Amino acid sequence: MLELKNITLHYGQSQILHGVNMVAEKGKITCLLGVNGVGKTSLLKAIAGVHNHSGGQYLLDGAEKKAASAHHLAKAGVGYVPQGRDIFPLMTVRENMEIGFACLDKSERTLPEEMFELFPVLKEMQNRRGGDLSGGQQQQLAIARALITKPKLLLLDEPTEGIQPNIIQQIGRVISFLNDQGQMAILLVEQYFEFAYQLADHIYSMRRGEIILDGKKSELKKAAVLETLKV
Ligand SMILES: Nc1ncnc2c1ncn2[C@@H]1O[C@H](COP(=O)(O)OP(=O)(O)OP(=O)(O)O)[C@@H](O)[C@H]1O
Repeated sequence: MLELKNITLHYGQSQILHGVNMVAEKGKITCLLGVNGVGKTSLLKAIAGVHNHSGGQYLLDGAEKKAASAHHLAKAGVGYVPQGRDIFPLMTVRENMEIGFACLDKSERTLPEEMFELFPVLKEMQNRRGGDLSGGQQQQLAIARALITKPKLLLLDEPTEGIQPNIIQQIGRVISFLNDQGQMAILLVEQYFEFAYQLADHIYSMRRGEIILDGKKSELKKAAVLETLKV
């Protein structure tokens, strides 16, 4: 589904990613771990087309994506749940979800009932403003908005950040459920180690813009993964 070969990324003169290789497969949860500031969000931004990579190859379903816009990539099947959620505070919950319609044909532009089954709170609050929701509710809204685009690849940037434990559990169950459907590749960036470790099929760990560990969870020792996360 997703294949990155030797990806580099710059902000102006400053190089942030130094040759990242990564694969995320359909029906699998791939986790990218790393302490603050190593480049995890920058990598997701490159995959989502928010800030394009400067070198290397980015392949989606075998097709190279070079300098592609966020809109093109969303239409091509990349669903992005950004860090901080980026909910529009003055728009209603329903309107926030409907933003995802921009990627769909006119005939497909209805809110699927399953979305409200996954996130019942969004049904109750669909006419409230996005800014009135708690952090956890906003996170659920951000995931729902990405799912409405019917992604083949779902990018989640620290979905547990600043969220209370019961909602974290709920989000974990939704991620597992989506994965069990086998229809998408999920790439999860997390700093909450136990949450990510529990969900992961494949783990990457990053330091200073480079992948320093890569393997199937079943073949990696937990202590070895934790070792890569020491500051
Ligand atoms: N727009 C930008 N312009 C310049 N530098 C940036 C920009 N965005 C991020 N950086 C820098 O790039 C580096 C990687 O940041 P990034 O947000 O990708 O890391 P991260 O691993 O996601 O960190 P965190 O876990 O804190 O979100 C940091 O040194 C950061 O200061």
